[in-house]
Amino acid sequence: MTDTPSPASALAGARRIVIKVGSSLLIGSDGAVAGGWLRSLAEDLAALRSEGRELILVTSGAVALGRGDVGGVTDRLADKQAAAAIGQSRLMQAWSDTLGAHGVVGAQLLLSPDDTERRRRWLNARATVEALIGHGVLPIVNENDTVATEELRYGDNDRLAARTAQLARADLLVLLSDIDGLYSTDPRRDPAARHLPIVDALTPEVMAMAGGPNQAAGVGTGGMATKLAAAAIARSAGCATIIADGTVERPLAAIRAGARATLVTARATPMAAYKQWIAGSLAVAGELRIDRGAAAALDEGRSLLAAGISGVEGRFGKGDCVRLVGPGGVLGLGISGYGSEAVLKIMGRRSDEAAAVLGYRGPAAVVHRDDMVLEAGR
Ligand SMILES: Nc1ncnc2c1ncn2[C@@H]1O[C@H](COP(=O)(O)OP(=O)(O)O)[C@@H](O)[C@H]1O
Ligand SMILES: N[C@@H](CCC(=O)OP(=O)(O)O)C(=O)O
Repeated sequence: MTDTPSPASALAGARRIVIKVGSSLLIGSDGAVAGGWLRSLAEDLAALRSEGRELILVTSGAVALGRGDVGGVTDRLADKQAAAAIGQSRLMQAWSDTLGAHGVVGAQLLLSPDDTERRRRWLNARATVEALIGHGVLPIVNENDTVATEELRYGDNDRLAARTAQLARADLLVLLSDIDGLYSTDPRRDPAARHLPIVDALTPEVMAMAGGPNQAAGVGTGGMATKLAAAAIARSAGCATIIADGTVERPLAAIRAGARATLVTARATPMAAYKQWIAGSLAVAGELRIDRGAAAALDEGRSLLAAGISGVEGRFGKGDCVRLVGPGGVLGLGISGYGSEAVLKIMGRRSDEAAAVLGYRGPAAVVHRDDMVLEAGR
């Protein structure tokens, strides 16, 4: 045994995994779902879940499965969106049937960049993902293609998968592709291309190795460049990435068994990266003043409840970063689960009263302990 990291060891050690499946894997040359392959992947997913891993699936294929009904391959955005609207339900049907055979319930999540890149919205998306996972349901994510515009879309599901991994604080992202990882140049053009089993830094030199998609396959979009861009997003969120060959049966079992693939290692853990981001990257939009009892609770690692808040400074929205100030001074920073107007209404109240005052039941804590960074030494 060696403790050198490898794709196999990363998969064996991961707790929460986002798996991305590209259109070229899912759709056969006849334009229909590749059923045999899908069943083999479902076996892999069921096996990982039975080991206690938390999984999220990101699946492409909507456009490819619908385009036969809109006159075939087209570059018009409206036609692609129409194709996606037709194909998305076929895609979900295929996944539900296949996963259902293993007793796995899937749930559809259609996301737009706003849902993962604007804090107010990603708090909602994150809560939904957590609830689904908590109920043992498999979140199945795709881009909300029917409402996307050229300016406001992920553009490719590699990036969507990385944003999903960041949102869900996953520790591993697996990009299943039509190639077994990153090479020094595109091996379909250069027979001397060298395979890279592990990448520890996404330097400009490494980023420059990646070229465009496999033209012959015809349905992929991004090529290796979008996979490395996704790996860069994941890496800074504390999530490692595996780029692996998905064209084989049971591709995840193959990675576990040591099949050739590329591992891009993570910087820090997802939680450490997230807390670093709260502490270092966010503008402070306001202040919550909290009483002595709540300050003591925070020091013990608990969340901040409305009952312990005695004052609000500034105007801020749900998902904004706020300073937490106790009787003895600044305690730290946190992401508020409520906007300032809502906090003004519920501060000092117990959770059941808060729900009555607001007319809806919001998050249990105003600032959840996972969304909080206390000053060093506290
Ligand atoms: N440096 C590289 N290493 C590996 N593959 C590369 C590289 N540069 C370009 N590629 C191309 O990227 C393709 C994978 O991307 P793509 O066709 O978009 O697949 P997917 O459908 O999995 O998104 C490979 O088949 C290969 O032709
Ligand atoms: N959201 C689109 C997929 C976009 C995409 O990135 O596709 P792919 O390169 O096959 O992963 C769809 O479902 O058709």
